[in-house]
Amino acid sequence: MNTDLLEVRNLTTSFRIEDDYYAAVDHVNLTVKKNEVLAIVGESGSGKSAFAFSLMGLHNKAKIEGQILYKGQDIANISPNKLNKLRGNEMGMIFQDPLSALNPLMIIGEQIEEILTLHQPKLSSKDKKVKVIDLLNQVGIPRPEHIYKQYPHELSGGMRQRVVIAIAIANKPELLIADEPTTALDVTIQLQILELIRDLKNEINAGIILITHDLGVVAEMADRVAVMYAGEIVEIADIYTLMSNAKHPYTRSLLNSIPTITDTDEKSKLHVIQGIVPSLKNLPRQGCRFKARIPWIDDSAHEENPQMHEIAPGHFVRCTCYQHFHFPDQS
Ligand SMILES: Nc1ncnc2c1ncn2[C@@H]1O[C@H](COP(=O)(O)OP(=O)(O)OP(=O)(O)O)[C@@H](O)[C@H]1O
Repeated sequence: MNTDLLEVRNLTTSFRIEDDYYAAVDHVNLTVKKNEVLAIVGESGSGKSAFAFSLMGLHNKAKIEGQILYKGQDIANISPNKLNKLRGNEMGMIFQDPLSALNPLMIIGEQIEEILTLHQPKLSSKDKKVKVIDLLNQVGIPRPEHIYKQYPHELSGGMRQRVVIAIAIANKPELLIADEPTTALDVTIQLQILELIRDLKNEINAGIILITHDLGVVAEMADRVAVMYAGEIVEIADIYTLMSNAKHPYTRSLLNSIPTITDTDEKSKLHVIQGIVPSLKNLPRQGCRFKARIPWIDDSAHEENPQMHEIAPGHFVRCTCYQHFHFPDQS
């Protein structure tokens, strides 16, 4: 049985800057299975949100190339009407910025009811309200009857984020894309929300794409991890392999930049990744994109045209530089 829920083939998302298009997502290939959490990690500016928005067809002006096969159907090339039906129904998304996802002119209760109506048009008003209150309870909103009648601007950032999560899970989507779902929330609520996402996976075999900076959340939630740098996937592996045997210099740098209780000596400070992700216009499009950030590694270690290498079943690494990588203090 084919359990692939989503198969992304050569997805390239380019933005127009001045007179040209620049790819923020560059030939990305990924699959998400049913009953799987695929985490996408990478620093700010690596292209994670641009990727998520592309999957949901939410870019207005970007140029999208490649295929996005959802249950075998290419949703990169279907009518906006059909895509609209899938969104909020079979596909849900939790956005980083809750205000942009909510309608400022509608009370919270109506916004959630609207999404329920998409999936269950025959639900009575009374049942709808009961379901909305139940959803608000599930995402940890106190006094849900009161919040039901409020407008987004009357809520705190954390509350708004919980409403966005309630909307995203209202119809029990088979594919959920969660872009930094818990960043704005305190730890207790964060755990509650992650638990809800896990329930969705376990109860209805949903496939989840979890985008996050937080490697703690990744370790807790992910089945597989894709590491993104400068628009490209540089490593993919199951969570155990990634945490115990990461290969790409970028992945190793990310993991090494997490402070641990035992990191008290001077040496550990050297593991912080140097530099930042280059801006789209300044991104090197030739050769290994991470090369400039590991200048102590000899040029000859890099491939001219870096490819993804399957170094063990399901473990892919881009560029041969991983074979020669060491941290500067461990030559
Ligand atoms: N609409 C746009 N027009 C032009 N450039 C854009 C647009 N949206 C994103 N970019 C650029 O694309 C690159 C990837 O951005 P993106 O927001 O996807 O990164 P990210 O990994 O999600 O970062 P963050 O975690 O901060 O959200 C960045 O260089 C960003 O400036």
